Amino acid sequence: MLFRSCGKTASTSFTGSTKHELSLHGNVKPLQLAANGSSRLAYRSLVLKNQWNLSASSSSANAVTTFDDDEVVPSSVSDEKIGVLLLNLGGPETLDDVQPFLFNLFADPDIIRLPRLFRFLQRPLAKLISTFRAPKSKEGYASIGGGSPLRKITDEQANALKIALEKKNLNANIYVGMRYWYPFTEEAIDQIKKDKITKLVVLPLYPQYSISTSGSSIRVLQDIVKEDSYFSGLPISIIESWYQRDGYVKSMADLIEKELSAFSNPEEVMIFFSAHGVPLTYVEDAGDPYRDQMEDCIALIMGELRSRGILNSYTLAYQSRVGPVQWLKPYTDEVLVELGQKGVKSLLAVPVR
Ligand SMILES: C=CC1=C(C)c2cc3[nH]c(cc4nc(cc5[nH]c(cc1n2)c(C)c5CCC(=O)O)C(CCC(=O)O)=C4C)c(C)c3C=C
Ligand SMILES: [Fe+2]
Repeated sequence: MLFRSCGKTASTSFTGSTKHELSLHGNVKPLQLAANGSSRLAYRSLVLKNQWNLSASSSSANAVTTFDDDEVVPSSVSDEKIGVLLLNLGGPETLDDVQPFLFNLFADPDIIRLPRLFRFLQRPLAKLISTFRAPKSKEGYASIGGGSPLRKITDEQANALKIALEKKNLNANIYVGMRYWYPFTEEAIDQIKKDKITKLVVLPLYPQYSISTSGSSIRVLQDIVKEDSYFSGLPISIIESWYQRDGYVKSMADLIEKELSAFSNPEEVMIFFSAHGVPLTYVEDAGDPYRDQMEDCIALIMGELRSRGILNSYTLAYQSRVGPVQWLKPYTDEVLVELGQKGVKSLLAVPVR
């Protein structure tokens, strides 16, 4: 089986192709917290209703902040100090970091979702699972050079975003906040406060929303905002998901088109979308929109490819399952075997998360 991988993230093109997303003008409403702090979905809709004078001020899970071109006010002529907080997962930088990184991950109640009554077990369980998982995890990180590249990539994205905004005459401080490793979200939050930022845009670097990724990072912010008078008075705008943005869809299609052309028989190649999974209960019991957004995302990318006359067959499968519970199906390892059995000879692997 011929195998190529389409490995670039599309975030850089996303920032470059988005028009005036950070125009800061009009009626600014500070973010307020949902009365029912325990409901993550209630919080999400409330956040969207409180964004600044948004053209997309609905409570749709897909809403993003957009402004009309003529609303752009160069930040240099206002007193505003704009901050953009990029949220990401974080990853161990060395093999010694792996177990403590895994501990942080499994201690997150949005990752290991215990019933409230059993929450006191969260940290002992995290210790146990992280110790048990660490050797397998270390093997993986050793095979990619001994650590995660995520911090470097995220810093590069932050620099690219800074430059793209400057080209639009928007001067913003960019912050990186990781959920499970350095630089932690809490460090970024401290810096934002020190810098006396007056408006904050929060951009999780996950194209699709999941309770376990963007949801978890936003919950950390929610907890801080609740307790801190500076943050509770700060206008905050959250971009929940951006897989549906034209810039993202087109840049993914560009990458796929380019990689397909490197095969000797491009039209015979199966496009294999590979996504990180979540346990099935997230979607079926907790209402995680992740699977729907992922399917929507693939449909948009394939629609763009079809409009360019690229008619290849494609499939979506989920990887990275951990533990004994059922995760989103189909599983990547099983689908690969099936495709081989069906006689598929060439595959273009496209990571979509
Ligand atoms: C056990 C639960 C996990 C859930 C739920 C989960 C969701 C989820 N994760 C990502 C993206 C990434 N995960 C990464 C590593 C990673 N994830 C888990 C577990 C869950 N993820 C573990 C145990 C690990 C560590 C590696 C391993 O042992 O397999 C990473 C890599 C980070 C890095 O080091 O660079 C990413 C990225 C998404 C998108 C997601 C839900 C949609
Ligand atoms: Fe993960």
